[in-house]
Amino acid sequence: MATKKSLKILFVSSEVEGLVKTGGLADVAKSLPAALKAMGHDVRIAMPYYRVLAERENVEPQLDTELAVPAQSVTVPYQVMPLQSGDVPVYAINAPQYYDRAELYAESNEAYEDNGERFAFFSAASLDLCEKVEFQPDLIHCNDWHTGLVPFLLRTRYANNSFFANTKSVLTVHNAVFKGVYNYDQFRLIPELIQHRYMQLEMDSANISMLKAGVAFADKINAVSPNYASELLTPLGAHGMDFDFNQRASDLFGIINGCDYNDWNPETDPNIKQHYKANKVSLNRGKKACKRDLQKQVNLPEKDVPVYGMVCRLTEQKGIHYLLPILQQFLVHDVQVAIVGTGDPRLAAQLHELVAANPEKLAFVEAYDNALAHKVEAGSDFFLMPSEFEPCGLNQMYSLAYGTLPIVRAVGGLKDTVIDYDQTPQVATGFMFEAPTPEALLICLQRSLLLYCQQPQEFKRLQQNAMACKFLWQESAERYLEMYLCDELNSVQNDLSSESITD
Ligand SMILES: Nc1ncnc2c1ncn2[C@@H]1O[C@H](COP(=O)(O)OP(=O)(O)O[C@H]2O[C@H](CO)[C@@H](O)[C@H](O)[C@H]2O)[C@@H](O)[C@H]1O
Repeated sequence: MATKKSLKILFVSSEVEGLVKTGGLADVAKSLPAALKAMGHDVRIAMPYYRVLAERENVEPQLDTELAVPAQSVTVPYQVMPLQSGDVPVYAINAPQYYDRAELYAESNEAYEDNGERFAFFSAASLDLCEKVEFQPDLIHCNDWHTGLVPFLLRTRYANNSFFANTKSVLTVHNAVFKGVYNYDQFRLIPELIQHRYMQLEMDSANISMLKAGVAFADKINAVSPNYASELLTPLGAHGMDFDFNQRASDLFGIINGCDYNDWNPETDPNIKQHYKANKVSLNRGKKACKRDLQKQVNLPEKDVPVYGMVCRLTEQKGIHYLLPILQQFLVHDVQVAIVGTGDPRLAAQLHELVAANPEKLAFVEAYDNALAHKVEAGSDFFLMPSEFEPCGLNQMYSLAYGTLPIVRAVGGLKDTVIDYDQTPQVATGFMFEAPTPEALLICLQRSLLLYCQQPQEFKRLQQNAMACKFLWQESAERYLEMYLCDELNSVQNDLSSESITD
């Protein structure tokens, strides 16, 4: 990849906020390409053309073609549908047998059986389309296991292809707990995997991890926060992949996500009852109006009590299993808790039971509802993110922007973005606990409640500290650029120092 002013970047992601989203990956896939584009780079996104896109978008294909599998008679027809994510062009890959489904990955909490083949095809087609649409990327930026075979294919199928001779790959790890483990049967489109068994990619003799393929073959890898990058090198924090990450330690970076302040801004948010700023009068009035609105939306009594909000996928990652055992005990206090989430039906059932026992204090909305997520951020006093692990986390950043103090466990990106009140009161922005136990969470909740009830001025000061925090995508995009170019910068520096020696 030559150092030049404007890079050509293909950003490959299975979801993109504004088009289709199930979680934080989508937020990044919207904001990072936009930030890189604003810096003058030619960025394009490749993603699957899911049913929801086909139903909503009225576009004609820009390319009607097929993926040919080397040395096999297999071909898979597909189309490229031209979409946009803001200013960034999107190549949406239309292959109805893979993507014309009710959901993206799973129905009724059951993953589609052929997810390995679906995303192996997505990876292969993302590369196949480049030459056909005449986009020759300097860099292919892959995201999570769905795209893990892209770096592998670049180094195998396309190793001697002159079109990609100067193309490098980067893999961003948003969540290494999802390793994309599938049986060899699912890789009929990637015979390179079968012909030459790459032991380091295997989980066992029958199954390959697509994430391992990305980690082993990408030129550079990054985690979505510096702290998660260091956790990935440890047995405790690497979800069983510490060996793989340690093998690539010198190419592993940690880059914190940004927050999209166009979408998450209490001064302009169209989803909230009243806009507000960080000054005391505006904050008091705005928060109060937004709290009443939230209480109304989730059927809690409209009154002046501290409100604890939570918005997440219902999985153990998000620490619901620390919250459930102590929630009843916490609700003894004069507080309200509002939870919005979908996911594990067992966790949802337990939450519904607790609501039935505490209808005046606990609300649980089992839905994926973006407008309500904004109302929770604006109308709560505290935001719960007691995650077991958290690669970066976005909702704590959104909470900070809305003056809603995050209550987080000291892991991953949460540790990089929230400052605990007891540890550093002067600059604190929230509350943090260490031990992965319900008891430690309860103590942390009680600390937060004490501050709210007994030191309202101090509580306000923390809200203002929080609202002053900025996690700008522009700054994160600069870090990405440094990573994209670091080998060249090193080689330029080496050239310069050898010149000075010979001088
Ligand atoms: N029921 C619901 N209704 C409405 N909105 C909902 C919702 N449930 C979740 N969301 C939204 O989905 C996003 C979740 O983002 P996170 O970063 O917190 O988590 P996620 O685990 O999906 O992402 C992974 O990737 C991201 C991006 O790198 C990392 O920050 C993170 O740590 C990692 O686990 C937020 O925008 C949130 O508002």
